Amino acid sequence: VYSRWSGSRRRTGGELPPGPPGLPIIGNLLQLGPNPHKSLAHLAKTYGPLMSLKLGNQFAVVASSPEMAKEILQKQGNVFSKPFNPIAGCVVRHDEFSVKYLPASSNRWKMLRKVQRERLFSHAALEATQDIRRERLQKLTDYVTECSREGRAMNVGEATFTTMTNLMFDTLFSMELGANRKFREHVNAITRNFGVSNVADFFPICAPLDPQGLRRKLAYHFGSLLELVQTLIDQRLQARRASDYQKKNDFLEILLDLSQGNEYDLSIDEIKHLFVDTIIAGSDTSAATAEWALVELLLHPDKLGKLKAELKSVVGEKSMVEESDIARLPYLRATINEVFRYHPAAPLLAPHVAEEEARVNEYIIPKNAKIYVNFWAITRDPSIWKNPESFEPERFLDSDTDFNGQHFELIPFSSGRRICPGMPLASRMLQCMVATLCHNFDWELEKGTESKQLQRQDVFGLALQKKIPLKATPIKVF
Ligand code: HEM
Repeated sequence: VYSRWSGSRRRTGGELPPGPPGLPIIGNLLQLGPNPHKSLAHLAKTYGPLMSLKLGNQFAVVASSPEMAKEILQKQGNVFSKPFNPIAGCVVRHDEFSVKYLPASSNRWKMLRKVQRERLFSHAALEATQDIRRERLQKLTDYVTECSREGRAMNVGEATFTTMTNLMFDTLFSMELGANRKFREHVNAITRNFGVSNVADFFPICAPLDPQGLRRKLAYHFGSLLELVQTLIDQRLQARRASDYQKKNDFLEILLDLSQGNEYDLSIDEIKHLFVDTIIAGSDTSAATAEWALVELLLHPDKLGKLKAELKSVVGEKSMVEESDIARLPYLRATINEVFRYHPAAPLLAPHVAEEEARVNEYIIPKNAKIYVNFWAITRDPSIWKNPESFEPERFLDSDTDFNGQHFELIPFSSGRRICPGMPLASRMLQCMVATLCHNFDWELEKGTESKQLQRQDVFGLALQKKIPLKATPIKVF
């Protein structure tokens, strides 16, 4: 039994992590505000790198240093790798099949992660699907060229989002999403509604009332998306029966082969939910990161100049930047690392839940506590980063720090068992997208809106989005 919330943090058997006093019933909810990553970072300055809060009727713990992140995500990953599942997403049996929702201890999660690791996002699998990404980058180049020819400002985030969703559909089903309005509508609605903070997540007793209607909306859009995916699977199964069938080079073909073989026990339901997860998890995050990269480069013309000079010397007059060029583009890689640090798409990563009571340093973490790792706090910590408030890709040039989950000061994709499985695809695509936008083009901001366009205000949601979208006119340089 915990002692009174606003009083000391003792409980039978040990001390709870320190934290701010809260109000009756709502606890510390009001202290989160619209930018919880920033408010929590501010509170951590007073209460330390392991802090506890009460959010509605839930007990939450926030880790805000690389050491604490390592403890939670890696050292005690066996206890802290269960995801916190938003109630609105527990619809149409998504929580039973989704790789995002299943606990890391379940056999289904282990099997799905193995499929992703070995068959979808391995080096060999990514090499085999490189043409799909090349085509998407060509389409992006064509679109930017068209805007430059017409002297038209383009919404950069919208263009990178379209590129990413189209890439996802092409990689999964060899399908052009552009032509399918229904698909696009459901994907947009799911990403939008997932970004909304749900009262029922803090007061599960309200869940049956669905006070914001989020569960109802997500059930409709998830259900419709799953039906559309089922139709594509049925069409493919039918086509595969033909004697002259030519295999496609996409994830659906790989997964149907696996489901019909003996090595993995993979059902059609699992394939459907895996696809929905991939589309939702992959699009917004990567698109927002690419937009932020361009914002920072436009704010820092000297850094954009360095990047362009590097691209010119390595890629030359070629219009397309290839994945094989990336190894020879250290300033590009440093720029993307700095964008991951400065504008993390998932500033609180994804919350987890303590499966058992555990001890971190001298503190007790109760079973079922909600666990946040505040990566944003780590990115702004002056004891870790020199001048953390300034955008400096150079800090990564002579450093071996990267985002692969081993350096806890830079964990945009998280770390440990649940580390983002799409990381190898996301990083390749991001590097190429940003290089494509910079290599052939200069950019001019809409007249009179320069300072507005370049503001760094962000909106907390499924991914940390730019509040005022960047709209700029590309000017082709050769
Ligand atoms: C800049 C781009 C991206 C960022 C910053 C990002 C970040 C993350 C983070 C922080 C998590 C939570 C990990 C945890 O629970 O500790 C995650 C999970 C996940 N990501 Fe990504 N991600 C990105 C792109 C992608 C892409 C392109 C895909 C797929 C093609 C993808 C698929 C997933 C999936 C399926 C999960 C759930 C994994 C699980 O819970 O087992 N992500 N990602």
